[in-house]
Amino acid sequence: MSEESQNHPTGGAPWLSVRGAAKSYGGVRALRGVDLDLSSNQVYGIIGPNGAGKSTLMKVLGGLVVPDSGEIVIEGVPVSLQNPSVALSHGLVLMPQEMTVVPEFTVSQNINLGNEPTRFGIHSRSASAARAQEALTKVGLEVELSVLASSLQPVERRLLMLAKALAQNTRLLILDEPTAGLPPAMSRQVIDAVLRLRSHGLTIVYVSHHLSEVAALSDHVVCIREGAVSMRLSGQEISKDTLIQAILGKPTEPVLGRSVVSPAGGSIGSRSVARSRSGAGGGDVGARDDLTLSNISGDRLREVNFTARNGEVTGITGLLGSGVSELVAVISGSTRPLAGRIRLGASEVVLRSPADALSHGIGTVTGDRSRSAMLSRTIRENVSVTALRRWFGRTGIIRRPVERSRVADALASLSVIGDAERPLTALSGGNQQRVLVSRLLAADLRVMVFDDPTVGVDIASRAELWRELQALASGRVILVASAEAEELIGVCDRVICIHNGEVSQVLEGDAITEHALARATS
Ligand SMILES: Nc1ncnc2c1ncn2[C@@H]1O[C@H](COP(=O)(O)OP(=O)(O)OP(=O)(O)O)[C@@H](O)[C@H]1O
Repeated sequence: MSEESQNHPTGGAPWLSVRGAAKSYGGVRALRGVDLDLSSNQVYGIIGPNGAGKSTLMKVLGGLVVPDSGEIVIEGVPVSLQNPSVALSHGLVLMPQEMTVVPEFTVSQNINLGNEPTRFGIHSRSASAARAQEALTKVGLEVELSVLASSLQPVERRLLMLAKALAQNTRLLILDEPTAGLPPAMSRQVIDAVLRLRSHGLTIVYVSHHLSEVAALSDHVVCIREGAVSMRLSGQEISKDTLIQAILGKPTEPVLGRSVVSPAGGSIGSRSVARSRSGAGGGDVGARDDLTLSNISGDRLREVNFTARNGEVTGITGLLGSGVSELVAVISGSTRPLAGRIRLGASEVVLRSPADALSHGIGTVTGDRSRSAMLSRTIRENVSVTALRRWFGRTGIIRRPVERSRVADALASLSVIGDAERPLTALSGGNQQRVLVSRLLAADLRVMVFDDPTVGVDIASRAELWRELQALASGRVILVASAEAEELIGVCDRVICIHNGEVSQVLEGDAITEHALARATS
């Protein structure tokens, strides 16, 4: 825990209370009577398995969902949060994960957007600048007010969003996975900003599956399971271990062989399965179906060479802007490299589009759900979209019973339960992610590229997913692009580290450590 978090005041009486909040979506009881007390100067971590009801509770506080029963009391007065504007008028701000800056606006414009200060009905530039500067100082972001948001680093954009949320007379700031996709050093900057906000008297609710972050910054942690509070922890009771126990509902135990997680981290993965598999099963088929990149160059990439072996899980990692995204785009067919060659097995392949890549048996699923999810479609359609082309070829005839049974198998292997004919939006964020991963499982490809596969996926399911990826590697190439050391250590046989567009190091087996990954990527 940081010094700041140890020394801060302990928070007085609650100023906001949620009493018996309940909400059902059709037959699904998302919240079954939740009580929550929030005080100033405190950070509340909200944890729980996928589909537990966390987002629904946050939407109730942000005025996006009206509960079926229960009440919210602010300073002793019951309030009705009918919509986000009413919530905002009480100082309650929900900052969703997908909230983004407007790149062509300046820092100051972004902060004041939709809430411009006026004097005598006229926009006041000086008041805008003063408010923006105050918010920037509070989050610890040192940039000029007049620079365009497009010129900011990813972590600066995230901090800018915090500053914007802050500039709205905020008393309660609700953050949903605010460090998603950021490498550890940058996540730390966001966490520091959250702690600063707390020291300015805000109440922060921090929803995350990153339990070390939650443990590091929370004064209180509330675990939600099946729509109800299953555990409340405060102060010294909070550690990554107790949080894992709260989510799993039982003491931690190794899920796969030897633990690979830091001492405080519990045990959620091991490379032992992957290594024994690649040693035994992978060798004979491997030579034929490896994926080899030779001298790949592009906007950022410079002469990238590596082989991802059949029978292994190969990680790709690097800081934001290092070229990892371009590399994934090249392998998935969505970007053409300026130079270089790609071989799959014995043949050279030219990937002109994702559809082209798919025809060679290369499929990609990205952690950015906004790009890959078909939100208006059913779960079944989201799973089978990639596979259909392969199952039914050019005949164009879709045999629904075959489709349904393969989709059911793919979903079952990732423990997605329930009716596949529901819209994708009926699932929680983490479960939507599992559906997208199932897409590749159903398609049975030669190369499967998973870009940030466990974004928003809960800790127990992450281990399941990693085990699934390791098992899948038998007979094919699995690539996992991730910034998370824990994930790379937990699942990969080999990790390609990218720095400034080049392969800086290839780490194998026990050499894949947090320290080695950090050194090779920065
Ligand atoms: N718009 C909706 N329509 C139908 N069901 C929904 C809707 N939104 C949520 N649900 C259901 O409500 C339950 C709680 O979902 P919620 O999104 O609150 O979970 P969560 O704890 O935030 O999960 P995650 O960690 O995966 O984001 C889930 O069973 C989900 O499928």
